[in-house]
Amino acid sequence: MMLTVRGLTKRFGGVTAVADCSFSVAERSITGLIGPNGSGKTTVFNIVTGYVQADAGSVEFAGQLIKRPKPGEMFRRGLVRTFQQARVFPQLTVVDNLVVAAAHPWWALATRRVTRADRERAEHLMTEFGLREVADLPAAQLSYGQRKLLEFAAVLMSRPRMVLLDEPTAGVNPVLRETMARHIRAYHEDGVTFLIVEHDMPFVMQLCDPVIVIDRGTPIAEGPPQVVQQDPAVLDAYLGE
Ligand SMILES: Nc1ncnc2c1ncn2[C@@H]1O[C@H](COP(=O)(O)OP(=O)(O)OP(=O)(O)O)[C@@H](O)[C@H]1O
Repeated sequence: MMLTVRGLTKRFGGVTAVADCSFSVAERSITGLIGPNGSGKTTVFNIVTGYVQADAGSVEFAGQLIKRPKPGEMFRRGLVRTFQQARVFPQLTVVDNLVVAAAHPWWALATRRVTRADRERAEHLMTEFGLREVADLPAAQLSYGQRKLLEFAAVLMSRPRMVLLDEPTAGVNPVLRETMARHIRAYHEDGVTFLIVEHDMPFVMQLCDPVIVIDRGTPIAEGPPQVVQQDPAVLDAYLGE
């Protein structure tokens, strides 16, 4: 297994966002994590990547038990993520956004020379993601969809083992949605493991296997997309939304 979480629990005041949540993500899979609004998907991502501290539970990544994940540490271990609202540096150019993403934290760049390998990797990713024409534009000038592509390319700069994508297709047009799917498949072929939170069901169904469904912070179903789709507990969870 590439990632295993056991008994994760997180409360925000009176709200239990994640409740005794356990699941595993197989190495080299494209696993989907779905569930109704507010079911705790993003909070699970935040815990695994160290942006939020769990009240209970454990995270195991690539065979190592990690007591308290921290973003920098998880990055160094090869786990990266994107955000619902793409996080890029608006004042930096596209190429510089990529180059800084090779290091974590990004300010390490201040003390670290940009290597030729980083430049070459950035060039390669810009070609692949259709960003060459905008290489020298500040990211602020990109379209919403281009920013999502840039963020995805940026997390690939460090050659991660596992990528967590938080709603990669939210708000993007159908053409770009297919582009996203193509890039995910290509990197999956290359050996990268994906865990994807996504509300677009056709996208999940064509790309992810298995699919894990969580409701009120707890997994209620897991399996191939066609099976999960017909699971009565899953249908109930979505109807009750
Ligand atoms: N920082 C926070 N402070 C307070 N409550 C929070 C916080 N983060 C999340 N929550 C609450 O925890 C619950 C789970 O939220 P979370 O964003 O993890 O769900 P989600 O499944 O990702 O939702 P969506 O699909 O709508 O993005 C929600 O009730 C949310 O309001």
